[in-house]
Amino acid sequence: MQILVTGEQMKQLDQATIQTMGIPSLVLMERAALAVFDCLRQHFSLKKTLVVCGSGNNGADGMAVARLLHLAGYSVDLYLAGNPASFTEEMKIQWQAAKNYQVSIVNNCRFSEYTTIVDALFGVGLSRELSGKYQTLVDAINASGVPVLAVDIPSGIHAGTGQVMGTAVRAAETVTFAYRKLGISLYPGTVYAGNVQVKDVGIYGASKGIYALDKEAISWLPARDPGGNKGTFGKVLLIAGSRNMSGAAYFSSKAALVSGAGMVRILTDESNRTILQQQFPEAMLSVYDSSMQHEKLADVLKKAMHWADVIAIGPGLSTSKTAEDLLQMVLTFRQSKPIVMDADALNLLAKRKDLQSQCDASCILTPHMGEMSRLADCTIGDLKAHPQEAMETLYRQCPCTLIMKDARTWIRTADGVYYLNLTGNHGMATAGSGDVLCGITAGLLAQGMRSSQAAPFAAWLHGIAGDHAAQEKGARSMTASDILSGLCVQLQMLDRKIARKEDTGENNYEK
Ligand SMILES: NC(=O)C1=CN([C@@H]2O[C@H](COP(=O)(O)OP(=O)(O)OC[C@H]3O[C@@H](n4cnc5c(N)ncnc54)[C@H](OP(=O)(O)O)[C@@H]3O)[C@@H](O)[C@H]2O)[C@@H](O)CC1
Ligand SMILES: [K+]
Repeated sequence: MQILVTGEQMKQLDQATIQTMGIPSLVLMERAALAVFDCLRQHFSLKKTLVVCGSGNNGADGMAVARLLHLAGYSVDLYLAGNPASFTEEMKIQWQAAKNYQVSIVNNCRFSEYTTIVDALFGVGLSRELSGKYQTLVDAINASGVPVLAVDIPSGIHAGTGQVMGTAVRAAETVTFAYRKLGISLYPGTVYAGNVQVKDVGIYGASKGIYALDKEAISWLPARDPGGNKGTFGKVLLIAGSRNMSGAAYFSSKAALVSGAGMVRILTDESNRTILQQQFPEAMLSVYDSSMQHEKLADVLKKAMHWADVIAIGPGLSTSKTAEDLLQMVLTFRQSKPIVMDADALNLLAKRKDLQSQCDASCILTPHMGEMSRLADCTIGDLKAHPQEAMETLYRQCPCTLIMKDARTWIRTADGVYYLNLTGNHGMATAGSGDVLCGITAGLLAQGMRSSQAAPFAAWLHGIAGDHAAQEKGARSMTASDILSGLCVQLQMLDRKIARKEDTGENNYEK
């Protein structure tokens, strides 16, 4: 699985390769420039290219690219935007080489005259907001409408957070070196980067980082026992829905069954009985009413929990006294069964901090940013700026597995492994979408997945189901029902891929 690194981590890896391993910096740089050169030749019109360079090593990469284009006979101009007084050692060498080979250097240029612009202004060394002449330059590049290839990262995007530092280049393609930078995986940086290619330049050794959830996750799909029965594939209890909130119970329980769980039981408010029986006859039903005495409610819950392998609680549950009692009892009676806590269960957990320490590694919390800010006692702004710090804070209070839902969903397993999900789209910001994720997670746990795998895999699967829905209905109009339909189709495709692999003995899913 791809590792995502911050700018700081990348700089340390660069230095370790140069100083500890003894590979000269200029060798890495030449490989980087050759990777950009290849991409330019494959994907861009090279009738007239402009390479815009800063004074750091990102600019030095750009100089080397301009030299390679010039030597290959392409028409290329080099525009030095950086200050010569701040040249790095590598930049001094690249600048001299460009001059020795008589690469055309321009001082004033009309961007719209070019067919391609190479952005080599700032890379992972960007240290502050763009202002003055750099801001004007970047805005002019964007306004030109000329396709841009960004070297390593679009200039102006923070390599660690993906934030726009004042302004940033909008690239069609980004060629990034050695490891994909976190900043071009998060929003809005990912949009500015366009299509991203990661190129090996001879820098290795990232052992710590964030794993990108991409198509390699396919291999995690739990195998099906052809001789299995309903019990083999697991029983999910969904404690969901309240008066006038039957939809959340429907979406979450249906997603659990569609994901492959053998049986689903919904425990819900009495008022939802007829609706759910008609809407979703495949689910079994247990009901309570809010006037029920505590002992009676405990009996109903205990019976349902005894039957289940996995419990999911929260979608549409409300934060009533009955809901609070149910959550408390679930945590007390669970006997180490895996639990997924979503929506109102999270709002209750934020209010009842005393319950948080009862959670453990087999509990999965699925907060969106609002719920997470309440759980971790911080603002959404803090969460966006320092997501990992917030997840660490919450883990110390509530030691469980976390799926933090956002435009890019984060997963922190209880053993401290981080994933960032790269599937999904803005159409998934729609009512019921979170209920579907909750159900998928519970369905996977029921099939025997450990929470450390079920959580990242559920997020990935939910994303590809949403991507399918967006293709069918459009991101603007898709609904949670379309995500469920997408889930069926995607699971069918994954099962077929795996069956094909078993038939042919292949071990490479990329083929
Ligand atoms: N051998 C290697 O190491 C390899 C490195 N590689 C390449 O090197 C890149 C990293 O190079 P880097 O560390 O030199 O930083 P870089 O991104 O060029 O910027 C630093 C310059 O920008 C300036 N500056 C910063 N912010 C600014 C602002 N807002 N406004 C104005 N100025 C600002 C800063 O100025 P200062 O802060 O010093 O005043 C400094 O002059 C990396 O992304 C990859 O492309 C590859 O070739 C592989 C091998
Ligand atoms: K750049």
